[in-house]
Amino acid sequence: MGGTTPPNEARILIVGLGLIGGSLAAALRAAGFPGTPAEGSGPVEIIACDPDRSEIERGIEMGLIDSGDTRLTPLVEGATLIVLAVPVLAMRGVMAELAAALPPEALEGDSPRVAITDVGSTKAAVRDCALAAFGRLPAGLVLGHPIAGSEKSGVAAADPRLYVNHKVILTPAGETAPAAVARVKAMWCACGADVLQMDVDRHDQVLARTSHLPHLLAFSLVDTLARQDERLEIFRYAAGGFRDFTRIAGSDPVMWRDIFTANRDAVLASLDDFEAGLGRLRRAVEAGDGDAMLSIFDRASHARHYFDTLLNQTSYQAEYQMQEQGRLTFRAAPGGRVAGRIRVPGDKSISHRSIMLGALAEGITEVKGFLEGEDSLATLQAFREMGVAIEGPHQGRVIVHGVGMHGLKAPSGPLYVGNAGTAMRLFAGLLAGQAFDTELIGDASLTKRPMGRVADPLRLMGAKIDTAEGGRPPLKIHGGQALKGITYDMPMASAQVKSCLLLAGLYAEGETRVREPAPTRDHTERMLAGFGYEVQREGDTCWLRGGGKLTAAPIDVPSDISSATFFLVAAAITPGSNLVLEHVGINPTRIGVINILKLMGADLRLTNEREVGGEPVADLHIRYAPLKGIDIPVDQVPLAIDEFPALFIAAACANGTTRLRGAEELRVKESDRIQAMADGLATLGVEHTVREDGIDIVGSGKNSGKAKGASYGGGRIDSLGDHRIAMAFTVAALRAGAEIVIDDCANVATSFPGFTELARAVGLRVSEETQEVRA
Ligand SMILES: O=C(O)C1=C[C@@H](OP(=O)(O)O)[C@@H](O)[C@H](O)C1
Ligand SMILES: C=C(OP(=O)(O)O)C(=O)O
Repeated sequence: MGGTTPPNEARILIVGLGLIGGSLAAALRAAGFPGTPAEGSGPVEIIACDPDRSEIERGIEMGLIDSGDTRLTPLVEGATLIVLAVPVLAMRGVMAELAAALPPEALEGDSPRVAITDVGSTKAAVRDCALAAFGRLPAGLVLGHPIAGSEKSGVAAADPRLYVNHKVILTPAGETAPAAVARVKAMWCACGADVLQMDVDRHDQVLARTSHLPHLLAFSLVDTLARQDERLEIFRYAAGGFRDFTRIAGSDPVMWRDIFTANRDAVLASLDDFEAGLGRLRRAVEAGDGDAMLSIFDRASHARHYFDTLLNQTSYQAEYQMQEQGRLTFRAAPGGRVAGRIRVPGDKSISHRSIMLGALAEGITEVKGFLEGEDSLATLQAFREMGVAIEGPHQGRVIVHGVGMHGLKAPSGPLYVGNAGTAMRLFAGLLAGQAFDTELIGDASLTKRPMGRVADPLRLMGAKIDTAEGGRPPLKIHGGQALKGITYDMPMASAQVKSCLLLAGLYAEGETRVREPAPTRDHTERMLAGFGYEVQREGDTCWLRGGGKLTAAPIDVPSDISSATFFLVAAAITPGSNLVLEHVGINPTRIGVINILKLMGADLRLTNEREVGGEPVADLHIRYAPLKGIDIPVDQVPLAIDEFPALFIAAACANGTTRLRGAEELRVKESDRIQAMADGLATLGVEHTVREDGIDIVGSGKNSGKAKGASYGGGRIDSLGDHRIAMAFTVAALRAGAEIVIDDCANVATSFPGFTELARAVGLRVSEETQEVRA
C-alpha cells in the first residue's frame, strides 16, 4: 500500500464499528492518517459511534480510533467525513439522527463542509432512507459500496488490507457535488481500493447477481442439508467442495436479512434466471443428455479465468503473471551446447483449425497433440462460449462435440482471442456466415494489427463488419447476412486471409475462389478435405462451393516447425551440438526454415518421414556446421514467415552478410519484427541495415564478439511482448559474450508453453525471473 496519500480530512467519523468500519479505520491508519496536521488546524482524528460500548473500547485499544461513543449526536460536530457502516435496515434511524444534528447548509453547495458516505450492499434502499430523513438528496451525500468482506464480524477482525485491490462502487446522483465524490474517492484510494462509479439501479442489479444470489444459495443449501435426518453424517463427510461452496453461509444473518429485504426485486429477478438455468441442467441430468451437461460444465469451469482475461485484455499467462508475480524476464547466460532428443509442442495453426472445423462438423472430433498454448486455448474457449461442448485439453487430447454448420449459438458477450491474429482472422470468416451478431476482441498487441485485409473481402461477399479506426480490432460482425462467393486476388501472401475467405465460403452461395501471390500454408484446405469437404486447386488458386457439410475426423497435430525452429537455430550456431527434434510437421508450405538453413550450410537431415492425419511429419536431426551468409530466396519468405526472428540470429552467427527482402509482412505481426529484431541486434552489437521490406545482417562468424568464440556481446532486450522475439534472443545467448536479459516474456506461453524448461533440458542456460510491478 506504499505510495498512498492519506485523505485530507480533519475528522473522520465512522458510524458502526464492526468488521467493515473497523477495517476502514485500520486501512486509514496504515495509509498514514492522520498525517502531520497543518499548524493551527486542530486535531485530526478518526472517531467512531457504535451501540456496543465494548466495540468502541476494543477499537481504541487496537489503536484504530482516537475516541468514540454509543450516541451519535455528540460526535457529529467537527466531523468532515462521515461513513455509515451500519446494516442497511439501521440506516433510516442513523440518517434521521444525522439530519437533526447537522445544519442543512453543512451538506450543501459545490464544496460541502461535510461529506457523508455509506458502505451498504444495496443502494436504492439507502437512497430512500436519505430522501425520507433529509427530504432531498444532499449534495454532500455520496452513496457507496466497498465490495469486500468476510464471514467474520466485529472490530476485532478488522483488517487493514481488506480493501486493497478490491473494488468500491460509488453511486452519485445528479444532486451530488463532484467535490464530495472526490473526497470519498480519496478516502477509498488511500485504503488501496479501486474506485468505480455506476448508477444506483445498475448497482443493485449487478450485486443481486454477483453477491446476493450466491449468498442466498449458500444459506439455502446448508439449511436444507442441516434439516435432513442424516445431517450428522452429511456434515461429518463434508469435503472441500461443500466447504468452499458454503463458506459464505457463515455470514452475518442480520446483515443478510436486511440486504434481501432491501434489494427484493433485483434478487427475485436474478433468482428467476438461476431457476431457469437450474431447470436446464435438471432436464439434462434427467434425460442423461451428456452433451448438454458437458457443454454447461465446460463453459462454467473455464468461465472465471476466461472473464478475467477478457476484462483485462491480456494474455492468460501475462494476466496471471502480472497479478500473482509481476513481469516475466528471461536471463540467458552466455555459451552452452545443445544436445538431446526432444519433441516440441503441437502446431499452433493446426490446433486453431482443429477446434474450428471440429466444432462445425457433424460428430465427435478427437484431437491428439493439441497445443495447450494460450492462443489455441483462447480459440477453444471462444467455441465453448458459442455452446460447443469441448473436453480437455488433457495432455494434448481434446474432444470436440461438433454442432454442425448451423449449430453454433450466440455468445453472451465479446469473444476474446488473446494474442492470436490467426484466430481473429479465421473467426471473422466463420462468424460472417452465422445467423447471430458477434464481437471479436484481443489483447493490446492484437488490437494494433490490421484487420481490413479480411474485413474488405468479406464485405465483398456481403458480410457486414465494423472495425475500429484504421481497420483495427475490435471487429463487430453482424450476423444473418446472405453471403455470395467471390473470386479474390489476395494483395499479400497470407494464409490467414485465404483461410478466412474459405471459411466464409462454406456459408456462401456459389464458389469462393482465392488466388495467392505466393504459396502459403495450406492447413485449412487439407483439414477441410480430411473432413470430407471438397476443396479444389489449380495453380495459384483454390476454391470451394458453399452449402456442404463437414464430417468429424480424428486429427493428429504434429509438432510445430515454428517452435522447432528455435532449437534448429540453437544447434546450427553452437559448436559441438547434436540434436533430434521428433515428429515435426514438414508440410511443404512450412519448410522455408529448413531450406534456408540448408542454403546457409547447416547440417540438417530429415529422417523417419511419414504422413500423419493428412500432414507430413519427420524427425529433424541437426548438428553444428559453420554457417554462411546468403541472399534469402524471396519465394521462401512466406514459407518461413514466423521463423525470421530466429533466422536473424543464425545470420548474426554466420560468416558474411545475409540479406532478406520481400518480408514487409513481418512488420504487422505481434510486433514489428524487423524493427524489434534490429533493436535487439543493435544492443548485442551486430552490424545490420534495416530495409522497408527486410534487413541486411552482417554475420561475424565466431571471432568478433567480446569473448572467445562469441559472435556478439550481451545486453538487455525488450521483446515487446512478442513471443518469437523473446525466444530468438534466448537462443542468441549461446553465441553471446555476455548474459542476455530479455524483458516482457509472458507471451511465450501463447505459442510455446514450457519453452524455458525444454531449452534447459537440451543445454541452454536460461532462467525465468519476475519483476514486481507496482500498481
Ligand atoms: O494461417 C496461419 O495459421 C498463420 C499464417 C501466417 O500469418 P499470415 O497469414 O498473416 O501470413 C503466420 O504468420 C501465422 O503465425 C499463422
Ligand atoms: C504471427 C504469429 O501468429 P498470429 O498471426 O496468429 O498472431 C506467430 O505465431 O508468429
